[in-house]
Amino acid sequence: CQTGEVAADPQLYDQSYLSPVTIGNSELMLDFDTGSADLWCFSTESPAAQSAGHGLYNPSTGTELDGAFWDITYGDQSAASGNVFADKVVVGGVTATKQAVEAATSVSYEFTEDVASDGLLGLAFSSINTILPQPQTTFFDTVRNSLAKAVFTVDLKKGAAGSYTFGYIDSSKYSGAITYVPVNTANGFWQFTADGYSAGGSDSSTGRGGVAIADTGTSLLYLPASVAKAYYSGIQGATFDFRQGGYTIPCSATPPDFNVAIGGKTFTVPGSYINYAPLRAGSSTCFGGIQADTGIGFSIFGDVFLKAVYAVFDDSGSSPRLGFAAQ
Ligand SMILES: CC1CCN(C(=N)N)CC1
Ligand SMILES: CC1CCN(C(=N)N)CC1
Repeated sequence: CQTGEVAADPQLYDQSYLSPVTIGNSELMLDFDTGSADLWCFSTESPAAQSAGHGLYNPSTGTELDGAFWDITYGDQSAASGNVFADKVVVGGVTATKQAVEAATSVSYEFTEDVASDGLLGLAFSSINTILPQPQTTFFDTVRNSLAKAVFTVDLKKGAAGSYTFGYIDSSKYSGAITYVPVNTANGFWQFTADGYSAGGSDSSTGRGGVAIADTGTSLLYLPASVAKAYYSGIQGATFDFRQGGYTIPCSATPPDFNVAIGGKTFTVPGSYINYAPLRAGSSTCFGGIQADTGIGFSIFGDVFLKAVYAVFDDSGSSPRLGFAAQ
């Protein structure tokens, strides 16, 4: 019965969190992403101009999956593609002896420029794995039956190292009870329903809840436009800046706390988490940590929310569920 824990190291402004993963005989830093289902990494097959500065997977230790290829495009239009090898993958001591490792033969500039990240480790449902002609399983699905308990947990922090665990829930990492809600896997995401939202001390909900996904691979918290609008209406100097692509606030602002009701429990995102980052170094205008989910089709509970809670991604029962606790 395997269990393991690995650090989640924040990048600048907590834009993403990276964790060490051993693949074959390389240790790479991967972005664990509960919003996608491909484990891909820069490799010795990637063009040098695209992979300069990155850790590389050398597929010589793996067994090629003949005829298999992958091609993924993310919400921000970044993309990567390549071929597939079965190889050993170890995360915090949990070992998958024959994990589908997607070696990149092409990556877009967003990944080339993000030199701290050597790829992604998808933790959404394997139904959205992009390998063709036969989709393969995520790391969690590959090891699931060997884990002490078929769960993984997410404990991200603001500006500090957090952790992911596989196979167990760590009661020292949260306070109070864990509130569980059912997950709808139809879209391949950890999708749930939030009951309602409110800002500051007020309990006047700024809007009915709605469908949302828990997504470690997204930096911010994307909510219904009416909820985002109501939230920023309470902040002096806040504005929707279409050129910047969203709500901005004065970096000197102290945004109100933001409350989310899930499963009958209220979880609070400290207002300081919503004063996200200067538009560019030295700017006195900051980008808001809450943005509108317009055009996405559901809300995205990304890192701005997840770093305020302890989250349990539980596939140990008859159907998957999400657990949240205050941290
Ligand atoms: C719905 C979208 C959310 C962001 N994505 C992701 N974390 N991989 C892409 C899918
Ligand atoms: C979910 C992924 C979206 C694309 N990414 C990026 N541009 N660096 C990585 C995370």
